[in-house]
Amino acid sequence: MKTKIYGTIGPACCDTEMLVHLFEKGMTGIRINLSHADLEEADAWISGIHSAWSRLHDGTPEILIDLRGPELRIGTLGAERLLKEGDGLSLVADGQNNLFDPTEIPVPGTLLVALAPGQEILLDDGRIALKVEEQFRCGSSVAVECTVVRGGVLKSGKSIAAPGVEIQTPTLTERDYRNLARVKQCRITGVMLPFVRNQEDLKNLKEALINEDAGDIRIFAKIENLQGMEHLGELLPHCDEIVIARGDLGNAMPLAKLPCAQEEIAAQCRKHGRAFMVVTQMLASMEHRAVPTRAEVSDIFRAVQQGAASVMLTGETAVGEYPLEAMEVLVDTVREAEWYLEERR
Ligand SMILES: Nc1ncnc2c1ncn2[C@@H]1O[C@H](COP(=O)(O)OP(=O)(O)O)[C@@H](O)[C@H]1O
Ligand SMILES: C=C(OP(=O)(O)O)C(=O)O
Repeated sequence: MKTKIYGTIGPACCDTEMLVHLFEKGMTGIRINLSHADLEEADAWISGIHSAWSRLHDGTPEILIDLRGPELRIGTLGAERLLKEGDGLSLVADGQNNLFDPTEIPVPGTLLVALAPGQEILLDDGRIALKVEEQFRCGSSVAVECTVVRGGVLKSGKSIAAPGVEIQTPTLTERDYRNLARVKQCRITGVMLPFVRNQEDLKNLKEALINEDAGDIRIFAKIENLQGMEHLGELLPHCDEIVIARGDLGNAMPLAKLPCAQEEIAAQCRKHGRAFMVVTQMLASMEHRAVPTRAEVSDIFRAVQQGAASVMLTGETAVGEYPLEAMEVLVDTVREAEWYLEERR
């Protein structure tokens, strides 16, 4: 079976003509990351995806939505922030921050109370790292003073992780339920659930889909932390596809262990006949360059060799400077790998 190839829609590729070109290159489906937009806001994009697809193919395109679920994200910043090593800043409960104070970062209040001095904080898939100095009271809630350990530019809505800290959050947010209410009318074909922790999370999602008369929509379980990895066996029967979400999963362990984790998840999926997707930073250098690195094309080959049912681009198509070139490299490398592995059989 041919590997499915997804892109992530974003400002860099949402134009209908661009979507036509992406489908022409061989993209087989698209993901809408609902951490950055609601399904209602993405209405025009969805029409564009359908009309681009219908210019080339019969039937309907595969459209996946990626819910918020138990995932933690920073809130809205007044402007992007350059964080420099050694800088001090405060993490403040989302909604209680001053939007224009460059030293305040809005984060989920549930996370703040669980942060002790010395705790490592990773932002934007670990590109930026902070160390917690101390907790202090801020209005009716707590805030946390941090020092920047690894700097970078921070934008609104990026991921935030506190390795080793577990936070009890429900499977689905109110916003997720609002988005799920629209999946049928938007002709969504798959739903991704981030940070799946146990089979209950997947059962809750299934129930919510059934309540929307959408029980046939495929469920993608994103493995993004150690809890998800530990419970992989119980997740397999309750989803249609496992997603090896290397961005966040890479925050949960030393990066040197990430390829081992990928192989371990892939092996379990192969053993139990469950489809899996490999995603994140497959062609990260192509966000800003028209050619990939040798290491990136080898990574794509490896995913196909491991038996991935799907692969997906994220920032490369959502915000990259070369979405079409990146899609072409992904499609060509996947198809070449498939051909080579088939020939050698
Ligand atoms: N629907 C969207 N609207 C605006 N920007 C988006 C959207 N989806 C993605 N992006 C941008 O593209 C980046 C990479 O996409 P993705 O990997 O899906 O997000 P993230 O890494 O934040 O989970 C995001 O961080 C965000 O800046
Ligand atoms: C695909 C991933 O999820 P997101 O883009 O939501 O961070 C990931 O973490 O690898």
